[in-house]
Amino acid sequence: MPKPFLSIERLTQQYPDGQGGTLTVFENASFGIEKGEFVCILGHSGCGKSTIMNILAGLAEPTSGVVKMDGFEVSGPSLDRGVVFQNYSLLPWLSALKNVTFGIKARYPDWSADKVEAHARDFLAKVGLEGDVVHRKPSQLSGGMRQRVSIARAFANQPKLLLLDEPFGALDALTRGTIQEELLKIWSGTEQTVFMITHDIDEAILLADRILLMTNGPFARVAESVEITIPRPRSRTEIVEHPNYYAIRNHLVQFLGQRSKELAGQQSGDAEQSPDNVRIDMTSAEKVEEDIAPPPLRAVND
Ligand SMILES: Nc1ncnc2c1ncn2[C@@H]1O[C@H](COP(=O)(O)OP(=O)(O)OP(=O)(O)O)[C@@H](O)[C@H]1O
Repeated sequence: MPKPFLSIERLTQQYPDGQGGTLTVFENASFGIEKGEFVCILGHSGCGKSTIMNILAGLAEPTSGVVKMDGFEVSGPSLDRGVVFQNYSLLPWLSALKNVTFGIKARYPDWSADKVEAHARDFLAKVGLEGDVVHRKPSQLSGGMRQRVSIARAFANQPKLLLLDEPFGALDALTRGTIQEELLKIWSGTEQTVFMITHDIDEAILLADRILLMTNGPFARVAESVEITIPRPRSRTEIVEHPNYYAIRNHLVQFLGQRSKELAGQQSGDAEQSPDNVRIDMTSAEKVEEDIAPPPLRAVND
């Protein structure tokens, strides 16, 4: 089998546990991401999601194991890998527009100033930021607007891999819903590969091609890779009508509520820890679908 675009191979992360011992966050974790895929990772607090993200970004080194992108080992940060954090990380002294052009200039030093600006405005417009508002500084923007700028900036740079670390965590539910759909729109117009951490099951189902499920730590593992068998384009209001929606959602809730604990703490020894592929599709089994009564609608979070 050919290697995937992004290949995480036998990644192990250990830290001192503060009591003279060692904390093994995860051990021999292995998984792949294909080019153009949108992959979300779900797991309880402390299982190691941010640690994986920091390793993928090149901001941290694993204790052992490698990450390869396009066949080359990832080491150190690079413009090939863009990161969006929860706390915006915009440059406060620059306008929204300049925050975006700043990155594009670094990425494409040969581009003319006009081309850079047109590219930046195009991506800002994709997240609903047009007109005078692009000249405002981050402190003059709402939280939602700031996060829109961060997303526009990340996509405008067209990195080979885009890493999103709970980008909507600080936003209210309404703003979050709008920006999720904007993110889908901006992503579907590109061939961008995205790896995203979220704590929100419904957000993950809306956005992802696949959801990776992590067990609790220590010795956490990426236990499952759940395919989201809901066709695109997707919208928040329409996906809940799809026959696969609640079946997938129930599977995820069940994993996070129960199996993530049952499977926790199992040492791998020398074995490679690859996720099981899970595909849930009720559309080819109408009868089974009738047996699954949708649970009552609830708030967005698990
Ligand atoms: N620099 C460090 N030194 C020691 N322990 C660390 C360090 N960084 C992370 N850890 C530990 O590693 C584990 C995984 O942390 P990580 O931040 O990756 O989890 P997470 O899944 O992203 O959690 P959350 O969802 O709460 O952000 C935790 O137990 C944490 O305390």
